[in-house]
Amino acid sequence: MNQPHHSPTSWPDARAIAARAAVKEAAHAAPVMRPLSEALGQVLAAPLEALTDLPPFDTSAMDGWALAGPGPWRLPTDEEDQDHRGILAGHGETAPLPDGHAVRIATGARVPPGATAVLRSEYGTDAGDGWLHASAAHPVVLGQDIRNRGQECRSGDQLLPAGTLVTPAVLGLAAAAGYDELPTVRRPRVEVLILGDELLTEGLPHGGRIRDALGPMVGPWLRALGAEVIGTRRLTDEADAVYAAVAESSADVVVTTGGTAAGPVDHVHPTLRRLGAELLVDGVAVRPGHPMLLARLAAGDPEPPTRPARHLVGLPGNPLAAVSGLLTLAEPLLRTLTGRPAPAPGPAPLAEAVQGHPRDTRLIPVTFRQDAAVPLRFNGPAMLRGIAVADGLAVIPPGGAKRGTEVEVLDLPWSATVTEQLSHADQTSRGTDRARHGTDRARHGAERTGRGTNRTSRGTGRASQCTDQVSKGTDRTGKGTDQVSKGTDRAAKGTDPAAQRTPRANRNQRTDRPVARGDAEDISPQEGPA
Ligand SMILES: Nc1nc2c(c(=O)[nH]1)N[C@H]1C(S)=C(S)[C@@H](COP(=O)(O)OP(=O)(O)OC[C@H]3O[C@@H](n4cnc5c(N)ncnc54)[C@H](O)[C@@H]3O)O[C@H]1N2
Ligand code: MOO
Repeated sequence: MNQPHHSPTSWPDARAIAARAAVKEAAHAAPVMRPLSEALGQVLAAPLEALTDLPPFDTSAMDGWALAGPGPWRLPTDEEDQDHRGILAGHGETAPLPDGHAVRIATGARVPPGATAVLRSEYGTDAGDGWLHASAAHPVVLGQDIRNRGQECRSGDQLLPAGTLVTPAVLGLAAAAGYDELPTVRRPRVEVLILGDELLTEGLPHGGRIRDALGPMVGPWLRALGAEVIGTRRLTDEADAVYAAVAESSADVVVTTGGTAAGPVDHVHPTLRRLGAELLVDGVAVRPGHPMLLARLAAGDPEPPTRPARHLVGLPGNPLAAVSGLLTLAEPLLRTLTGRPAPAPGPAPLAEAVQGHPRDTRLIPVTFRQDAAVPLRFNGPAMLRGIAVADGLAVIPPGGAKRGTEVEVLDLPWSATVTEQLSHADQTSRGTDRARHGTDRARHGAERTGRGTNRTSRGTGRASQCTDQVSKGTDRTGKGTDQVSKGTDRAAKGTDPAAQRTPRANRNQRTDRPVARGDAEDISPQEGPA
């Protein structure tokens, strides 16, 4: 017998429980050293401290001449001039420059000892008589166009804190600061188990069977949340098959889809009981997705007791309900396991009133228009058409929210390149465990991993083709919750200027970053305007 969901956990409590569930496991995971070429998209396990001064030596900021003292300046004679190109970038230390002398220098070259300024080539005249003159319009200022050693950082300065997501810019900074490899948080290994005999992997639905919409979606979403997806398996609706798959999985987190409710072939609860698992969350007061669950699988069963506890996230089978479960339970659980900071999405005003559930929180796909959250149509539990054009999921408190109410909007984890580059590592297979194969492939291509793409600017016009109405009364989750908000299709017209705005996801990730010392200084005062 399955356990009824008599007292579901509140939505905020469920997220808090999921965020705390794996604190111990996260603390025990040893950092993984990764070469820079494999570190993109990972999270720093330790602060990034500069291994050198930056710049490492006084550097010319311009092509021109290094000068010593006031002008005019003597230029090297042909005999003295070993290299008529002067001092180039990449040269070692050069001879001191005597007072009243100048020597040609390239951008990025080490400024010779004794130099007091650099004169840009367009501001000086070499008349060929052995003397360099500065143009009257550009009097030389002491130190001009010299980037002083240590201007950006001193060796030992903390450049980035632990928990920073490794972006392309972080890779560049780490390289500049002397790193060949980075300590990164170990990615939690996650296995996805897709339950349901009715599911087809290709072709058109037929004979009462439908296409598996979760197999292609859940793995990529988990990767965007920082997981290493070791495999996606489809299982038959047999109790023993589900039990064996969960019991034998080597993953840190097992994510199941379907089978969470009380139907005759809903095997998730019986499997957890058979495994002696502890149900941390058993049903959440949220629509869609209320049968979602989170369990701690007993440590050492069936592995040795020394093994850290594993977790299981049970996502409901209805596809939008599964997305709700991903963001409610999997996101906070993986956030802790990946050492990422909690996202801090700002609230957004609702462009339309949204009807609430009397007791439960609702999660509604929304798009942004002029910073307002516009509820999208096709938001029923079994539908993906709304979420496929959404920027986020608005959190509607019990009882609903009026137009203009500020509501929290959950960002949708998304990274196109992660998905594209790594998808081959996660091919779904029915009853075949590929989990042990190709896990390393998941790391390949990571250098092309990005942190997000502008989802709002891509083809939202597709949604404008939506003309049919969501059928009323088919929603089991609450009266009217399946209904379309009036006028929301305006958001899906595809011509909306808001579609070009910076995606919230990116903006939020940026706000996680602390400002490092000296960040404000992008042009040195000595350099002047370029
Ligand atoms: N007596 C009750 N029945 C149901 C309740 C309830 O409270 N009492 N809750 C309903 C809600 S809400 C949901 S959500 C579902 C959750 O059911 P399960 O997690 O057991 O999922 P299934 O029964 O296996 O499937 C539900 C639905 O989703 C379709 N599905 C499943 N997997 C996929 C997939 N990979 N791709 C596409 N569609 C999938 C499946 O065919 C069903 O239509 O329970 C309700 N019932
Ligand atoms: O997951 Mo159910 O369909 O709560 O809506």
